[in-house]
Amino acid sequence: MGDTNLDGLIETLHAIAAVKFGSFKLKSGQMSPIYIDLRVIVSYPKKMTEVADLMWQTVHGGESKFQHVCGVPYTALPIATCISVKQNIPMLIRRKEGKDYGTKKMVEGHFKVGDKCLIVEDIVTSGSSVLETVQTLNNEGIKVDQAIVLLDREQGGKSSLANHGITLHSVLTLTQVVKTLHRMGKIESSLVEQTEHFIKSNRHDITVPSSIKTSNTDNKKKVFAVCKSYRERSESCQHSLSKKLYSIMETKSTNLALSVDLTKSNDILQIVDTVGPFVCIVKTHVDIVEDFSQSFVNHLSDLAKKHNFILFEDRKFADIGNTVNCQYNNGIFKISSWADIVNVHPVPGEGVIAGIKQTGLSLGRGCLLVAEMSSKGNLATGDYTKAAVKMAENHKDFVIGFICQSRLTDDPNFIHMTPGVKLSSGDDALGQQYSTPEDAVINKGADVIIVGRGIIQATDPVSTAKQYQQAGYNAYLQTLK
Ligand SMILES: O=c1ccn([C@@H]2O[C@H](COP(=O)(O)O)[C@@H](O)[C@H]2O)c(=O)[nH]1
Repeated sequence: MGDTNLDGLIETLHAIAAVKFGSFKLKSGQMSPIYIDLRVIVSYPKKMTEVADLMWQTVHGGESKFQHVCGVPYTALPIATCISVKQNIPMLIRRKEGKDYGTKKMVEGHFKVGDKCLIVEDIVTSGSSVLETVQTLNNEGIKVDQAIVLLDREQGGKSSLANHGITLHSVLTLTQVVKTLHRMGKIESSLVEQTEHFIKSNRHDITVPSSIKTSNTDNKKKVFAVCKSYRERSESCQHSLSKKLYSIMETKSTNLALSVDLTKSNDILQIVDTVGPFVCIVKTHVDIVEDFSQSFVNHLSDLAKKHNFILFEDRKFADIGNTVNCQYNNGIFKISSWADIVNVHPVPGEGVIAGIKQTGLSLGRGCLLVAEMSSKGNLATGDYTKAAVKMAENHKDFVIGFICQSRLTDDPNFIHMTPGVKLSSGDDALGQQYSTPEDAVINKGADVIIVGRGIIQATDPVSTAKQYQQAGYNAYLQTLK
């Protein structure tokens, strides 16, 4: 027997087509036999207040526990409003995008630093939307340790939120919904089985993004670490260049990429020759080299062979396909002729990949998407980052990974390379933000750490490079424990 209140609620959700059965493509791209669309609830104000009351009872609210409630935009906003009005708890509104005029606030409403807020959400799958809201509130000094959701899809959101110190309360679970509807004779038992199978095979515990770092995160936890050896990673990826990179990383015991951002070719060649033994990648910005010549790239390629590393030109192509194809092949740099890897901004759309791929694929080159950036206030976040992952998935034959600040996917075909790394965290004067090698590898899930000035501006670049190599590699070893 079920709880009559909840049975009634499930029956209503089914009757108003908030619960649908069929074959549905989810935001994640997965096909689901069940789809829950709680947006329709705004058309049933009485039901909406009942839902809000049930959610409040489930979290055992109590006035003193929370100074605020905040709905995850957008579907949960009316439900949060009902809770706020009925329980007389001030509401906060989290903006998805900052305004470019007026106050530029990300959180609307009056609050004090240290206030506690309850997050209200309609459905939780991986927990990432809740975490995005928590992060915005945390940035303003507001504390969050509890969230209430009407329906938990049981795909890992609860445990992922727990990893961030957030207790998820749910009124309903997906299993409960299908079992109740079956008990009521509204659906066949095969649908219950299909749903249960879907839940088991589509858990998101590890893939929770991302740049999301809440104030409750224990930085020592291996939340985003990959936990697979380079040998295993090499075996499970497809692209020959990725296999080669992992094999170099294993043989040379290094996950360090040197960003050799110097402007004289001799200085570059000299530092690369001395630091080469400790790195798996050398990353260039050839357009800053004042005396660029074909002989310079020939020497660089010789050093890549001598020290067994991969050459990555950090060109960040960002134009239409035809133009980037010309930029890749022509001009004085002729990048396609010597760079194993280049990167592109996803902003122009998939044509930017196609333009590079047209030449690069047959040469065995690879491409990285700049899915996230290390610089303060950058716009490569949220839906943009998710779209970048989708683009990469559509070009697995050529895209070998991401420039990013967090683990974006579990797909072994994608290598995560993280710039903005120094032995001690902090910022530079122009918006660069640094994390430590440990933080990048263990917490952010980086496969490769990219270090520039930390090494090239050190008084002893060689011994400093060794330090980064050891720090990065030890962090990797810790993820295997
Ligand atoms: O988000 C990004 C993307 C690229 N970079 C590049 O990495 C190096 C970092 O240099 P540091 O001296 O270690 O700051 C540099 O070439 C950037 O263009 C990045 O920093 N952030």
